[in-house]
Amino acid sequence: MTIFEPGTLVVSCQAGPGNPFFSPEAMALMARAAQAGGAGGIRANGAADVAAIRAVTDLPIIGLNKVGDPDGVFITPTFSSAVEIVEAGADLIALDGTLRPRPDGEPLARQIQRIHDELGVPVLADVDSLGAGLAARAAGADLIATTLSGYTDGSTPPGPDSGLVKLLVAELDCPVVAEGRIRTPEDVRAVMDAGAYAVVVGTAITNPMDLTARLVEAISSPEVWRSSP
Ligand SMILES: CC(=O)N[C@H](C=O)[C@@H](O)[C@H](O)[C@H](O)COP(=O)(O)O
Repeated sequence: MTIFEPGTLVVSCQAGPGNPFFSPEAMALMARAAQAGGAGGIRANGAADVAAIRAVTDLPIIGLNKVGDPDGVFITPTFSSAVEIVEAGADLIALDGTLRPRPDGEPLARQIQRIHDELGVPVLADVDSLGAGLAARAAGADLIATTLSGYTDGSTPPGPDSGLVKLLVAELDCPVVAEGRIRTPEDVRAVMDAGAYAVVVGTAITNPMDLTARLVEAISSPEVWRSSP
């Protein structure tokens, strides 16, 4: 798996409805800024954003397609949802690799096999646990990412899940990508020290609304931030 070199920072350029940056043009600008800052890859959602980003950079793109129930399996949940993302220029498909029921009932192994055979790209499985990571690797995933840790059980801790990175690294024979709530250089160091192959950062770089809200909150609730780890 040589799409990314070890130690790559991937910047997730995603914006949803309600975000003023919700446009392919804005995401392409984010990707250019990320590349200028030294990022080695981009993660992007939807065919329009992937195509706009492909037009402005040769960096590897992890493409995904968020469709369906946001409380269920919704990151590239089916083979058909992956097709347009690869056609738009993605080099790798990210998909939900949790153990939850899939919307079309197709086993994860079958979806991954079809992406490999029919689309010719590797697959990164976004998981939430060690068990899901092992199952996704057994199902054929080329890389495993901690993306969904904290989002399937309602726990959502403030920082990254370095513990899961470490567990996955110890058990898997493929690259483990750290993703989710990585906000600071210390967070990056923690996941790299845990053995991450690459690091994906989204919100802390590409979501000015969230960054603003966090600083506003620090003004109105300073005690919360003084007691933060
Ligand atoms: C849970 C989920 O749906 N994660 C999504 C996956 O593509 C994105 O919304 C995140 O921004 C991305 O994973 C990067 O994480 P963070 O924004 O925390 O740096």
